Amino acid sequence: MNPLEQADHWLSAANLDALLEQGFFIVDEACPTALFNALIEESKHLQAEFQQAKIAQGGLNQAIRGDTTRWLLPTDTTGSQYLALLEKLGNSLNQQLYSGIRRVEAHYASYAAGDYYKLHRDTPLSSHSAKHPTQQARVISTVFYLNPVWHLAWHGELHLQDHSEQWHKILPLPNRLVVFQSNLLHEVCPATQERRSIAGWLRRDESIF
Ligand SMILES: O=C(O)CCC(=O)C(=O)O
Ligand SMILES: [Fe+2]
Repeated sequence: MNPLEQADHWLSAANLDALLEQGFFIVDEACPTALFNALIEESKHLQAEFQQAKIAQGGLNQAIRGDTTRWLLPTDTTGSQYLALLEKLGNSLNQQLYSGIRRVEAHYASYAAGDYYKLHRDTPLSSHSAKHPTQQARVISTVFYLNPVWHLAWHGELHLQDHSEQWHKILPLPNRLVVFQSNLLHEVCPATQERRSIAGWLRRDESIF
């Protein structure tokens, strides 16, 4: 399969329905193995560039989230391929739903054992969107797990509330992608092992750069 066709496979009719009805869907074996392994390698290789993550309001707050992150750049050999997949997903969503997605952003994230990210939504009003409160910048959130193995007993679940207020515990299994509406409540539970991922967002606004 051409790697970019991967994003079409992500947005099957059943997954699109789940996104609209429940607010999320999960794709296992989301990327070709070679790309999955290369993303793990790149994430580890860039470890020295990871920084303490900021909370959406802008500040550092380790009582809310403990992970470290590094934005994927178009110049990253492997990260750029993942960004292209997210763009393709955004284009497919625009074709199917007129969702108005204009750009994507994603960061490599690493949670050390014991780190967590407390209950939150990915759509706080930024100083820009506060002036345009109907325009939420982040529309769709994605998380792709970069753990080569993961055991139930290690925890580190993504705890996600769907549109019917049902809670789901989603393990960060190897090569698993979770796609959800950015306004859903969710949290990252602490794990007993290091937990690596790429968190990405499909956005409605234009780049400010
Ligand atoms: O890693 C996860 O499962 C979710 C991460 C998250 O909620 C975020 O980065 O906003
Ligand atoms: Fe989040």
